[in-house]
Amino acid sequence: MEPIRVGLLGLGVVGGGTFNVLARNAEEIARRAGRHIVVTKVSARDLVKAKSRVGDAAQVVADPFEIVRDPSIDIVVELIGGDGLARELVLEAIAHGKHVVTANKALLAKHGNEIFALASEKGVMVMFEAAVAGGIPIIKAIREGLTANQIEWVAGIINGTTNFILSEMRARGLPFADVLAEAQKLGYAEADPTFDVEGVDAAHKLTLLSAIAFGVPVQFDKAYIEGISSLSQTDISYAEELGYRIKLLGVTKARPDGIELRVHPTLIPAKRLLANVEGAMNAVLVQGDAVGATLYYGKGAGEEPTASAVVADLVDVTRLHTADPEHRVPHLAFQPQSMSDKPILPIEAVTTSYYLRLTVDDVPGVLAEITRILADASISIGSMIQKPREGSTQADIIFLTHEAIERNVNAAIARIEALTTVQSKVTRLRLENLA
Ligand SMILES: NC(=O)c1ccc[n+]([C@@H]2O[C@H](COP(=O)([O-])OP(=O)(O)OC[C@H]3O[C@@H](n4cnc5c(N)ncnc54)[C@H](O)[C@@H]3O)[C@@H](O)[C@H]2O)c1
Ligand SMILES: N[C@@H](CCO)C(=O)O
Ligand code: NA
Repeated sequence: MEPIRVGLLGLGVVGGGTFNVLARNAEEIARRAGRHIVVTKVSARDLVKAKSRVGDAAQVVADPFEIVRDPSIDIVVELIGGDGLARELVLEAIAHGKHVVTANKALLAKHGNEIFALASEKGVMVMFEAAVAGGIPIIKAIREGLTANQIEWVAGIINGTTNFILSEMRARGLPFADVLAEAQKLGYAEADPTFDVEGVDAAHKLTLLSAIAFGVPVQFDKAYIEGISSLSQTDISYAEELGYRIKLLGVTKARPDGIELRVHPTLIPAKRLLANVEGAMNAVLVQGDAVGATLYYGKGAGEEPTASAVVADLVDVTRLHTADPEHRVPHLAFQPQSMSDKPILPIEAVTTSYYLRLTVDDVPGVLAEITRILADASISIGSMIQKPREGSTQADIIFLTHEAIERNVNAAIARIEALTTVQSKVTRLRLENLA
């Protein structure tokens, strides 16, 4: 049978990895896909470097639009990144009737609805396994493997850079800035590392997970996003002492009144598997009503782990491209006409547990005042520690609360901070007990 013809846009970390895996495993992949998958054209910025990398196997072109408009290309693989040129190229490829495989979570989180709508109209597939948790087949698992379930929630460590930073801060006591530089050197960070550090990259991925878990449109602009740049070593240590680890967690939950969609540093009981995901590894925990909790662990970034997901999508497209579009798995797991309009809830409506740290004057009655305020706001205390500050008359107090509504916690924090005996802002972190 004729090979399926692929045009590759971008020959960087993931593009290079994809080219290598396709070449190295060509025969094995063909045995699975039913025909050979061949990269016939590559678009790159540095033509000389690209030519030396691909040799005579593919034609290297400067203009990526030459690929998306080329009638001989069946599948366009977008690995340029960003949401400007990449959006134009993907839309143009779809308009020309080509299937698209992309690792670009920023693009799909922001323009997914437009892209999937055009793809449905044109009857083409847009596949994005590599965009979420890299090599872990989490899109496949939720869209297909768990399709019997009502998904209740998804919680994941879906940014390798920040997990690496948090792991190093905890294990080696190193300051944030030193560890970030190391993470960048290892090649996990986004082109703009603030996307990693400030939780934006994790929110891009979580937005896609939320859409396929609950059948809602992609709504990145409604996600609550808090990164790790202001997280202190003090809180990492106190959390550890209380039996918790702090992870940058993406959480999306279906509730009767709407959907929670949030990324923030989170305390997780140290005995949970998720709390023990270290370094640049990713892990996603999915709770379904029938299956219970399932956990997916692996490399969320890097050349060949990410290429593994890109190539898996290429095989899926190769197997399915002659099928009637209505018989393929829907882009967002649910049929487009059966999407839900459940709202994404604002962060004030979220229900979770909290870690609250504050510095107080160590005088009689201060604790009673604070616990009164918490009780007035219907916030129940799970545990508490008090740490005298050496050489001063002040003490740090840390509360772990039971589940509470965030707006009640905000109100209580404002009242606590107004007390004359409280000498600091309240540091608030969220806590998830998980399954
Ligand atoms: N690196 C990872 O581990 C990883 C993991 C999952 C997803 N991703 C996503 O994959 C995509 C690519 O990431 P990457 O790490 O490979 O980035 P990269 O910077 O290594 O590669 C991008 C490549 O695109 C090329 N490029 C830019 N403009 C171009 C143009 N006009 N025409 C042709 N080529 C052009 C660049 O020269 C570069 O070689 C991004 O969307 C990223 O978010 C990356
Ligand atoms: N910058 C991302 C790459 C994978 O998407 C991370 O650190 O996880
Ligand atoms: Na994946």
